[in-house]
Parts: sequence; C-alpha cells; structure tokens
Amino acid sequence: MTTTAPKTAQSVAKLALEDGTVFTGRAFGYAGTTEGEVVFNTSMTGYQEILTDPSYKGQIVTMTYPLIGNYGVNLQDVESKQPHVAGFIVKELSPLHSNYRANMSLDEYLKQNRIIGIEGIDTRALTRKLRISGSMRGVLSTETLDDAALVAKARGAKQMKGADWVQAVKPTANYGWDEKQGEWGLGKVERGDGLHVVAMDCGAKSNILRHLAERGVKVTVLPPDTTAEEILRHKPDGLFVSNGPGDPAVLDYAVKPIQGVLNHLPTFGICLGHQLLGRAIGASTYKLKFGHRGGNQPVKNLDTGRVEITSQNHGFAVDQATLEANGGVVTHINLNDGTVEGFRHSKLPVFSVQYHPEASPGPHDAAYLFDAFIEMMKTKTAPTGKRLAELQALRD
Ligand SMILES: NC(=O)CC[C@H](N)C(=O)O
Repeated sequence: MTTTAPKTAQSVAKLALEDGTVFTGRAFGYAGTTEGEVVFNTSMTGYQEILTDPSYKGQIVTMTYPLIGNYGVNLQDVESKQPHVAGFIVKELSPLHSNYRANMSLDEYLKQNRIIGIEGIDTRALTRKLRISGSMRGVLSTETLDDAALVAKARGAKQMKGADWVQAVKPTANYGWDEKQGEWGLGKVERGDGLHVVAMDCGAKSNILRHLAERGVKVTVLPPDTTAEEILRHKPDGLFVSNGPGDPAVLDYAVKPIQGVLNHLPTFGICLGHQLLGRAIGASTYKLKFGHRGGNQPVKNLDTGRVEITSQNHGFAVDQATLEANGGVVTHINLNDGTVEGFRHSKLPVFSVQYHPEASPGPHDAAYLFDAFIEMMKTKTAPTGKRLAELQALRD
C-alpha cells in the first residue's frame, strides 16, 4: 500500500527542555501539549515497536535515525495494545509510506492514539545535548508557543527518578497468553512443552510472551502487585518478571512477591524484571545519565568474552557492588559504559538480563536466553556464562 500524504500546511510545534533550550519544528500526530523525560533511541527501524513498548511511559522519545515513517504502521507489529510514549520526535517524517502490510501512516496512527509529534528539528543537536547533560524533562506543544512558559512547564514536569509508572500500564487481572512468534521462526529452540510459567506483567512487551509460547510453555500472566501465595497457587515451574516503565527503586510491592518465591521457583527477569530481581536479592538500583536505548548496544559475556549486539531500553541499572555483596554473579556488562547487563545468583536458580532478548525492534542475537530459562526450569540450576554461550552457539 502506498499513500501520498496530502500537502496541507503544517502547524508549528515546539519542544522545550528544562535547561532552557527550545526547538521549533512542525507538528504531526495529535495536537496539544505533553510533557515527559526526553530520551533518544538509536534504532534505525522499529518505530512502531518503540511507540508501543510500555517501558516508554512518561518519556518523549527522539529517534536519532533521520527518516522515520517510510513503512507506515501495521496492526501486527505492536508490542502492546496502544502507543505509550508521551510524545515523539523525528528529524523528517516520511511524506509517504509504502509497505504491503501497512494499514495507515505514522501520522494517522499518532492522531488516532492522541500522541503529539514534532518533526523538522535538529535531532542530532538534541541527542548531543542529552548525552552531555543527561536525560532532561521536556514539554512538547502545538498550542502554547511562548518559550518562557514552555521552559517553566518543563522544569515543573514529573521527574523519572522516584516515579512509579508501572501503575499506569499494569494489567488489572490475571490473563493467559498463547500468541506465538510465528512467521519469524526461531530455528532450533529448547522446547518447554508441559512447563508452566507465571509471568509478572509490569508493562510486558508482547514479544517476550510470544517467545515463551513459541517454545510450548503455558503462560499465566499476573499483575505485579500480587503475592507469593498467588504466584505459587498456579503451581508454576518458573517465574518470569517483565520489563516496565519508571524507577525500580520505588516498586516494593513487586519486589516482595518475588522475594517470597525466590527459594522455590526458577526465576528469569528482563530489564525492569532484572532490576526487580536484583532488588529482591538485596542489590540497589540507580539512574544512568542518559540510559541505553537502541538496537546496537554491545554486551560482553564475562565468562567467554563473547560479545552480542543487543536491543535495549533502560534508564536505570543494578548497582554492581551491592549485587555482588548479596550473592549476585555478574555475567554480562555493557561495553559502552561497563554497567551490569546480566547476572545470575550464586546458589539459587535465578538469572536475568538488562537487555531485550526478544528484540522487537533489534537483533535476535540474544534469543537463546529464553532457551536458557527453559533449561533452568528443568535443571533448577542458573546457567553459567559458559553454558549461555553454548546455548547461543546452538542457534548460530
Ligand atoms: N525496558 C525496561 O524494562 C525499562 C526498565 C526501567 N524502567 C528503566 O528505565 O531502566
């Protein structure tokens, strides 16, 4: 389907940052005013998966890749039911889109879902600012165009540090999941037929659950403010803790049930789930200066030295010293800044990664981690870095 966007006059939009910078561009998507933490993502494609990743709640995302929207939006590649970003910034919105699966343009999709966009600003200058000063609060507006008023509003916006955004995206009731990965095909995988996983949904990306279902695992999804008793009532073979938005340091209600089952259940966590598992064993978390968001983050397996290129989206990290002081063994680090990207517990069947093995968007290098989780449910032993590398090699 190819659509040429009607050439209507576009109205002005402004992005104001808390440091006083104001960018002026063209409005697209929905009209109005929005605020959030401004963060950048370096993925070249995958804007639809990024928009619908619940972990972006409360954040205005700028794409560093300069041309966005050329393949439109389809109704299959969503990571949740609707977009969650607080606003969207691109250098150039493609004036036409073309893809056999496209149902609509990015502009139409954002209008329908009430997401405000801005295009035509220098996203490279914006990203450099965020790298140098760190992520900043910002306001995106198509209505209030007074610079001083916008900057004042940005300075009053909610801080990401200390924010519980999980409440805004968590499910309200238990549900089952049976959608599979399907057409992408995973090649040789560890089968989990007959295994039952309880997944704690803090704002889970669909592709994580698809990866589990693809391997034959029965998945029961619970809200994060559950209890250890409720998790165990389902008689699962393992617990999975999902990704999600906001600051992990304030999510005691999600840490508590995890602590209650750690001695009973093999447990795997991704991103926020990794941070919550870290907290559950006694580690602390902290905010990174500008975080890691993109599809090309290099991660090193410390046991083998092997590097994988990973998909990431996080602004907080697990503190290495408190992790190691509480039985955590660091298995992976980020090669850009040396921060913790994965750990296992020295005694318990528990491991987790800060990055996204389900990709969506991003490379599939790390999909073997789902195989490792299935193996851990069978062996009741956390995988060493060496074993992870073996599982990875099986899929090369
Ligand atoms: N993708 C995620 O799960 C993000 C986790 C957490 N909200 C962070 O920013 O670090």
